[in-house]
Amino acid sequence: MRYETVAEAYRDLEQATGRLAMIDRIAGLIEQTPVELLPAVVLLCQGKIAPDFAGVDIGLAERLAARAVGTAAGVTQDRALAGARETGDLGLAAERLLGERDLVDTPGLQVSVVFDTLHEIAAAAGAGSQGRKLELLVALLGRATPLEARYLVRTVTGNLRLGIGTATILDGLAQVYAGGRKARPVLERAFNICSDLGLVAATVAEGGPEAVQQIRVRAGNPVRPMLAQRLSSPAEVLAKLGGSCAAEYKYDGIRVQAHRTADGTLELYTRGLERMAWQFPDLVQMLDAALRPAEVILEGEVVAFDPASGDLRPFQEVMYRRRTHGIAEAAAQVPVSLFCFDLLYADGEDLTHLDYPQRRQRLTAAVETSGPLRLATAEVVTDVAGLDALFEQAVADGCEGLVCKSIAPTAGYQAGARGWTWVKLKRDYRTELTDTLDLAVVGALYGRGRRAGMYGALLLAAYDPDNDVFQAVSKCGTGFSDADLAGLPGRLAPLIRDERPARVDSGRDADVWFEPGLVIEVVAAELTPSPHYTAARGKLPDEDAGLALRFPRFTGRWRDDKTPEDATTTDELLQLYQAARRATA
Ligand SMILES: Nc1ncnc2c1ncn2[C@@H]1O[C@H](COP(=O)(O)OP(=O)(O)OP(=O)(O)O)[C@@H](O)[C@H]1O
Repeated sequence: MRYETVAEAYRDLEQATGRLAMIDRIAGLIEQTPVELLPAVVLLCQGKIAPDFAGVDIGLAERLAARAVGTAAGVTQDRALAGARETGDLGLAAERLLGERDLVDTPGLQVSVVFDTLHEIAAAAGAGSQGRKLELLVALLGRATPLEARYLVRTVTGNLRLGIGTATILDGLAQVYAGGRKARPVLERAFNICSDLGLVAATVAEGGPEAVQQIRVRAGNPVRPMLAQRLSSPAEVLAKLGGSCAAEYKYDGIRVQAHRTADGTLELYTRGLERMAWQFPDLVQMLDAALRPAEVILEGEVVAFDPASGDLRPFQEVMYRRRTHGIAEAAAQVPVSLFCFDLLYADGEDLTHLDYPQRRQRLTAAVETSGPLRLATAEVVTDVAGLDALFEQAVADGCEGLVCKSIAPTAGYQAGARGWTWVKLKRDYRTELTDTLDLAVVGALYGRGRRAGMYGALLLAAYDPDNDVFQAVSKCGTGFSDADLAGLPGRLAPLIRDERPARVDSGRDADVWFEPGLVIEVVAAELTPSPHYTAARGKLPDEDAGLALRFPRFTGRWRDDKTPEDATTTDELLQLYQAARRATA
């Protein structure tokens, strides 16, 4: 298969204006792709060559890529960089410069060659690796057509930005190989269990939806985390969970999924399924000694703590462990504790279908707790007074609140789902929305006065997973420090688009549009219907109104641990709005 075919699809996808058009175009590409290349092609469409959890990073610096473009086009690196400045994109510059060559010399590339070479580029390490990467890229560009060069350069520099989410690709796969888009849930479940789009693609192409249903949890493939809904009062929580539940402390740290595979390797994954064992060698050692099953998948929350008093420390401190480069010093400065709360797999057995009491029992048996390695505090509660008391205790002990978990026999571990099996109880937002929202930045408005010349406010959106779109809910210009504001253009530059991206649904205009990529945490006074916003539009009594935030404020927390698809959903906003209305009625 020619890479040009993929590049043409990219070009069309970039120009597509609606989601259905994107699905159709992706489906067209899938149809043109031989089955053995399908895993490569779906990954390439997301600008990747391996699933996130594999920790493979092409990540070539722009300068090195510019040198490769220059060499391949027979011009200087400066000329290539100047082209990038002119067009705002090294990919376009490469397309132009290479387009000036004699086309007879450019036979074009094969997908398999591109994929393998990109892997070689990613793998080159150690002394002389920069030269090797350069050489490999020059060789690819030397044979690439101009259109291929555009996307090759964007891929190696991490700037592909086609704006297609996993859901859209799954829709395309379902359309071609599973009898229609109605089959997406089957594919989605498999993806949630293995987090490997390439594997799902290969399986459905070879064996249809039946084969996809056979995909199982296994150590080494991170499971997409189960998430919690939220409610505002203990009474509502108990009513929702059938009168009783297991209430666990909600620790304010970093979620971690630990995997020990048959070869004895222990890896830790973030909520976004990135590897983080290298940042927490102390934790790896602690777990390795304490886990009884040889092969295991366990979840917990890593929290910083003060060894002298045993007190839990705020979220910012454990984040320090992720940001800093002096790993050993940081480990000494900020010791961490792990509170284990779930066990998904042990020695060949998939435990996700077990109910909470059984999983908790297996968890207790699987971990030898001692010192900083503990089980999450959990208590079965059957009345409001009990839940209230535990909530107060949790807050007094330095936690955010509680995660209340269903103990029904049917309530297994729902990978990747935000269902009503787990319900979080933070603070009371009966009168005010004191719980935070995580929203995707989709646009910006230029500042005035003191903020002239920089972004003055951001346009924020919630995610609608059913339609894979981002619906605008607020403009937010409050809560940003001067340093935050100064840093915004840098953070957002790679996401800028000339027009409103196809997955962004907004009634409001913006001065600058962004592909959803940055997620920030905000608080607001309340949600109100508004004709100017599109979040949950069509689901409110006034059909033309969407939900809008009143008095939104940035909390200072960049949710770099969340992808835009992890942002607060429009259904969650709707529930918050309805809960607030019930409370004031
Ligand atoms: N005992 C616990 N059980 C489950 N999750 C817990 C527990 N303690 C802390 N957590 C954390 O709380 C989160 C559950 O809330 P939710 O599913 O809404 O995730 P979230 O979107 O990251 O929310 P938040 O920003 O409120 O942490 C988990 O992702 C996990 O990081």
